[in-house]
Amino acid sequence: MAIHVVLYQPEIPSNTANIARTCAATDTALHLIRPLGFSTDEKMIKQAGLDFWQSVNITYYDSLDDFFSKNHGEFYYIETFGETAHSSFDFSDVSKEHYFMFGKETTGLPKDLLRTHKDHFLRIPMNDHVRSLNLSNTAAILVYEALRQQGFPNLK
Ligand SMILES: C[S@@+](CC[C@H](N)C(=O)[O-])C[C@H]1O[C@@H](n2cnc3c(N)ncnc32)[C@H](O)[C@@H]1O
Repeated sequence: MAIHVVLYQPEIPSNTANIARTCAATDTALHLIRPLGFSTDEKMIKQAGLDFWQSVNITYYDSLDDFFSKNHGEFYYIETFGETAHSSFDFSDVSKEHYFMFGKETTGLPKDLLRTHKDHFLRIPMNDHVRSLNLSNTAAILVYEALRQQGFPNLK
C-alpha cells in the first residue's frame, strides 16, 4: 500500500468513521495511535453501521514510538501550523510508502514533532475565519491529492 493515513489519538468517532470510509474506497492503509476516544469493538462497529470497516487495512499502536518503530517511508505531518502547502510535495512514486499523519481534534499533533520534522509539516491553505478544517476533510484532501499525482491507480 503506497498511501497511509495515520491518526494520532483521534477523539471523535464520526471523523474516524469518515476517514475509514475514504480508506476503504481508495485502498489506503489506516493507522490508529492510541488512546482512541471511542471503542472499535465488533458490537460498536455493527451498531454504527460501518459495514466497510472489515475491508479497511487498520493497524493499532500504543504510542507514537510504537508507530515509528514499525513503519518506514516518507512521513508528512498535516497540521495548521505547517508552513508548506499540502500540494507542494511529490507523492507520485507508487513504489514509496507515503504516510500522512493527522492530529487529534482538540489539540492537533504534538508540537515536539516540529523540532525534527519541520520541513515535512504541511498545511492545507485556508483563511483565518476558522481555526482549522474538519479532520476527516483534511484526510480526504491529502489522500486524493496523492492519488491524483499517482493517476488514481486501480480506481475508476
Ligand atoms: C480540528 S484540527 C485541530 C488542531 C489545531 N492545531 C488546533 O488546535 O487548532 C485536527 C487536525 O485536523 C488537521 N487540520 C485541520 N485543518 C488543517 C489545515 N488547514 N491544514 C492542515 N491540517 C489541518 C490537522 O491534522 C489537525 O491536527
